[in-house]
Amino acid sequence: MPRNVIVGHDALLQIPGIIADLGINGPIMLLSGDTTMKTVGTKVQNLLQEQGFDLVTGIVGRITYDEIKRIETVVQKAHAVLIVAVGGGRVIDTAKVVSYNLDIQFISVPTAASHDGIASSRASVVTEAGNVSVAAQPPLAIVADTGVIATAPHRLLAAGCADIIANYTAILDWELSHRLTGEPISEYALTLSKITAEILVKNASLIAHYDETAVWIVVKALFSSGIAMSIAGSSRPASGGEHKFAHMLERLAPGAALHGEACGIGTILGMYLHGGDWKSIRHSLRLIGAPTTPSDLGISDEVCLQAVLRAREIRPERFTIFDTGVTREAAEAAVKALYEV
Ligand SMILES: NC(=O)C1=CN([C@@H]2O[C@H](COP(=O)(O)OP(=O)(O)OC[C@H]3O[C@@H](n4cnc5c(N)ncnc54)[C@H](OP(=O)(O)O)[C@@H]3O)[C@@H](O)[C@H]2O)C=CC1
Ligand SMILES: O=C(CO)COP(=O)(O)O
Ligand SMILES: [Zn+2]
Repeated sequence: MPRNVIVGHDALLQIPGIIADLGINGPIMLLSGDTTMKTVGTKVQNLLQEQGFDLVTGIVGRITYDEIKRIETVVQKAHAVLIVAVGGGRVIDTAKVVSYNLDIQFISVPTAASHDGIASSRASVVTEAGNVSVAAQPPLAIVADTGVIATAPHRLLAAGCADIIANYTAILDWELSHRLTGEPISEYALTLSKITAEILVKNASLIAHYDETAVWIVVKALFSSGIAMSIAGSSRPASGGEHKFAHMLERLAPGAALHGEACGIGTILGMYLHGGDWKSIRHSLRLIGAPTTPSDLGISDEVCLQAVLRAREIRPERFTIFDTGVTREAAEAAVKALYEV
């Protein structure tokens, strides 16, 4: 569990104090993304350098094992004793794995409320066989500046909400697997994941304002969902068939959707296949402004259909509704439902 969680306006200003309190003695590695380094990354860099911290910076690319190895070498060469990760989910996940492998601490500074990996002890790594979920270091501290996150593109906040709404089908899939395959279940992790999604949906109209209050609500939900994963020791409470669909979609149409956006559409599809209330899932996503159809993403229905049929190739050991022998006809009906008025 993180020791220190700061969510609020100008929270970034507290980073030097947090690091000083930790008694860090040695160089710090600041990791960021291509875009975020130019804005928030540089701001954090200036804040730390003004306070006399010895700082090295690095830009994170696509999260693969090769990229993780590359960053590990940079961190080791710099003799860094702490990583400060400033960016989206990719940057934070990379910092989590690198700090775990090198046994050093890291601080999570999300620049967008776009994913629930802000606080979790899991990281999602892209491999040739699809995304794998690996054990990683949870952050020592989380600093979420609501002012900064509110100025990020709205699409990112909507994607974070969709990543939380995905908990509805993640839970159904976990329960299904528990009943059919005997997979162990954690009632605590499951309940926390469910409540988190319910609170988020209850606040959907407030979130649609995309202001700092909205950011605050979403960041808290992302944190809570991450803790559910840490309790379970697995991403199971927040990642079921809808995530397998999302990871496959990313493979078939790279860059077409943000992670959370693909998960949101996967949640409607998964709920449809479960025979659940998929319309209310779609309604919440629409209210928040997240995409709900392949055409919203600028991709063809056929690609979406293939992602439904091939979702089971991702992490085959994770049994979900997408692993129950979905036929082409059933998949077509599910994709068609996305457009239903
Ligand atoms: N470990 C876990 O439990 C979880 C992990 N994830 C993982 O997280 C990733 C998804 O996270 P996501 O954040 O959507 O993806 P990215 O980290 O790829 O970020 C998406 C885009 O948003 C940009 N961005 C971030 N913040 C800002 C900002 N303030 N202003 C402008 N642009 C900004 C990034 O820029 P740039 O990077 O170029 O700076 C990037 O281009 C996936 O890899 C997913 O697997 C998701 C959920 C849970
Ligand atoms: O994205 C996640 C939860 O939102 C977890 O990632 P995985 O799907 O890779 O396990
Ligand atoms: Zn996710």
